[in-house]
Amino acid sequence: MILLSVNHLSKTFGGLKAVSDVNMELKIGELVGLIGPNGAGKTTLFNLLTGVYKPTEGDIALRRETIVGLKPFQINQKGIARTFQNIRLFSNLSVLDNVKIAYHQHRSYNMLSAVLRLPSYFQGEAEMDKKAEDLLEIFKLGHKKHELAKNLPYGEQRRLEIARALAAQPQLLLLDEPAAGMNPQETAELMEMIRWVREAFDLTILLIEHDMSLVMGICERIYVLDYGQIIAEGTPEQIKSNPKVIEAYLGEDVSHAHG
Ligand SMILES: Nc1ncnc2c1ncn2[C@@H]1O[C@H](COP(=O)(O)OP(=O)(O)OP(=O)(O)O)[C@@H](O)[C@H]1O
Repeated sequence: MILLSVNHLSKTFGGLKAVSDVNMELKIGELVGLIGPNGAGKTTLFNLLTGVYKPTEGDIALRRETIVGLKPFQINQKGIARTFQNIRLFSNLSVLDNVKIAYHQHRSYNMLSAVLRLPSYFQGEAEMDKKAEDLLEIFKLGHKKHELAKNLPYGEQRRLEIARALAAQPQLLLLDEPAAGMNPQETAELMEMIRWVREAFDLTILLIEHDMSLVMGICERIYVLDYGQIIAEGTPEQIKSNPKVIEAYLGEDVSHAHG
């Protein structure tokens, strides 16, 4: 079953085709990597998938329904959540509140019960507290729930961003360089968490990552972008030995990245 299909998608900035005639399909439950040299168009593609940018041409369909033209919050409600290359947390809120806010944004409110403070309101709040705390436990942040987000070390902020994205209860999770700035130990732990949450939350995941050992280690399939175009698609083994990929990464060691 196809969850997401991207058809002939392009985005032009002035004279620059940042994303050029991209076709992509994600099946339900897949864990797919999106790689490519700096400036290849990876983040632009994420921005198109999440409604930050409107495509110049082409279509994006989630469960066969187009999402082009929807606002980012509408796309989030339809089931696509993301993290950002530059962490975007509410830095002056607690770790717990960062996740709770995401639940609130997603929840359909019964305003009357909120205003009148009916028992159902408190029950809903308590459920949300519990869900948020459970998510923090999964990401090994439970003991830090009362700390301000800005005081967490970098690796933990990245994990908190993923926890927050999951609070929107997405079907498709887009991770933009989740291991950036992490040491090898943190990266290895993160890989485990990504694998685990995919199973536990029935997720489909598309991740951008420069850390080849992470990409090759956990992705079942990989798309390679170069100058806005998909130049290769396949399993990690196929990608490692693809001459076009090796050429695009000239000087970087794709072929020896251990998987
Ligand atoms: N808002 C914008 N206006 C103009 N040009 C842009 C804009 N956003 C991206 N670009 C250009 O589009 C191209 C693709 O950029 P993008 O950030 O998508 O690449 P990337 O693959 O994510 O790179 P990196 O790995 O360095 O993050 C680059 O040449 C970039 O300068």
